[in-house]
Amino acid sequence: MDKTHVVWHAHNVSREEREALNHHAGCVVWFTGLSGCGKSTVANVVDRELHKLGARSFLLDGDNVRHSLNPSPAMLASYGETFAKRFGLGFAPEDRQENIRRIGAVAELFVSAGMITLTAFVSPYRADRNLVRSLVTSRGRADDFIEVFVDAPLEVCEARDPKGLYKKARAGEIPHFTGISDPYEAPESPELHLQSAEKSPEVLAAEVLAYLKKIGKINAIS
Ligand SMILES: Nc1ncnc2c1ncn2[C@@H]1O[C@H](COP(=O)(O)OS(=O)(=O)O)[C@@H](OP(=O)(O)O)[C@H]1O
Ligand SMILES: Nc1ncnc2c1ncn2[C@@H]1O[C@H](COP(=O)(O)OP(=O)(O)O)[C@@H](O)[C@H]1O
Repeated sequence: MDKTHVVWHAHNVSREEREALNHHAGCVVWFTGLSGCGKSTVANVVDRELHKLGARSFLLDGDNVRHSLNPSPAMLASYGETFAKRFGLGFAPEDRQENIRRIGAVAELFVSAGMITLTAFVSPYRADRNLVRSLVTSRGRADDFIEVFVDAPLEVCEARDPKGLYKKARAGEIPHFTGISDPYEAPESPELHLQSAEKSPEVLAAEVLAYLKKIGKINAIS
């Protein structure tokens, strides 16, 4: 039993009413994969295409969310060490778990607002992604969580290395780096499996849009 006496409050405007206004359904399109696999690039193309179609979409992106909702302990230093340690997030497994849990809660709110919510996080642990899936689908509908595995071999991501992070990780300057000193647990049955080393971001984005159309999320606008 929740001893905090916090009670869920029903909304006056329903999700269905918001979706009717939008002329499309809400959902979460959850991009996952190694750093540098192309999550942000593909998600941004999808976002742009959805915007062109007149959809209400929004992209929650790893780097940006870690500057705002989920800052590192160092970013919270001005609040004092105890606070920063308690609420700041790094990349240890329990930090990533909390990062993904909070993002999942935000994504679930966006879906209930009838929005197509795109997320681009490494989200390396299956259990964390599955927890978001069950939160989103239990509060919403069975097809509300679309897991998109952006698949590029580690060698390809490392060769791309746009932020120079792999180089630093190889030099031992970044602990817990996914693919180098931390694991990546590939999705076992994602809704979509994108081959990012073989196809362009535009082609991959078209695969996402085709899927959204196939399951009836954007029929009325595409
Ligand atoms: N240790 C470690 N491992 C992986 N990635 C790291 C790490 N440290 C910093 N970065 C940078 O932070 C981005 C990943 O943040 P996420 O919030 O997506 O990570 S996670 O979902 O909590 O695993 C990730 O962004 P992308 O490159 O866009 O994936 C990196 O730029
Ligand atoms: N399908 C693709 N083919 C070739 N290069 C790509 C592709 N997708 C992304 N890139 C390039 O790979 C790098 C990493 O992409 P990014 O979207 O930042 O990855 P992530 O968000 O997964 O870290 C960028 O330089 C980007 O231009």
